[in-house]
Amino acid sequence: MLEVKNLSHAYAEAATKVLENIDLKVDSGELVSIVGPSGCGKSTLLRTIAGLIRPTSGQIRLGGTLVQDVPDNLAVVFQDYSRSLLPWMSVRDNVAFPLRGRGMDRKARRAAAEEALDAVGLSYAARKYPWQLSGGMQQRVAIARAIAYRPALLLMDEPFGSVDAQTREELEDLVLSVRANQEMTILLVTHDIDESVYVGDRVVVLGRHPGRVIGDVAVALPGNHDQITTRELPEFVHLRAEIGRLVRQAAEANPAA
Ligand SMILES: Nc1ncnc2c1ncn2[C@@H]1O[C@H](COP(=O)(O)OP(=O)(O)OP(=O)(O)O)[C@@H](O)[C@H]1O
Repeated sequence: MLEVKNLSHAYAEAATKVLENIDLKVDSGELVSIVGPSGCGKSTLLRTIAGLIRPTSGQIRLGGTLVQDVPDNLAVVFQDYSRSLLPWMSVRDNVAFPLRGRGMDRKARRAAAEEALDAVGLSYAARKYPWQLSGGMQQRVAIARAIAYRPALLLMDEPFGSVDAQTREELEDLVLSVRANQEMTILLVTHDIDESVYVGDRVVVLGRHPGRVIGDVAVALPGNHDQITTRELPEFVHLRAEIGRLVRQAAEANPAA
């Protein structure tokens, strides 16, 4: 459903490439985590896929269509929820807002927003304003907004980087349940190696200077995910070590400038 082919990118003002020859395929319904040392180009890759940056070379296809602009069947959840929600709109109106572009009437938009808020456990807060909610709740609203839109592809850039550890775990489980219920395809950038293994079907590791794919590790964990027992599994511990080693090697081989 997503195919990135031979993608390279250099920012205009920089002499060197940020990304080089990235090849990446994501199947429909997959959840792929992307990790790598700081500055390796994870966000740049996500922004090129979102059509926000035109790559220097290479191609991105979403459902077979070449991405040249921001595709309308895609949603993005960023780390900074406080800037992504509109403070003067109620929670429900924030979630319903992007649906205006979907050609839905007001009643249908409201119903879809309420359904999405229910899915993230925030029905009771529909009439509140974002600034009346905790950080974790605001990020739930951002996730509800993305799922109400029913995108073919959901991009998440460090979505839980600004919440406390307990909330982070709750949001990881929320994303897993949303994915299971809606068969969404998700690409999630994270600094957190444990998180990449816990939520991902695959973990793609980027090296840096330039950013290249240096690892693509399948995650096959038995049973239903549980924050305590899953992380104790020998398979989990092994994967975490394997990916941690790759990230560390990449960081040490090319220290940040
Ligand atoms: N708009 C921009 N213009 C110029 N250079 C940029 C721009 N955005 C990012 N860069 C540079 O590109 C490189 C990759 O940045 P990017 O944010 O994609 O990496 P990252 O892996 O997401 O980093 P982090 O893990 O620290 O968030 C960095 O050296 C960064 O300084």
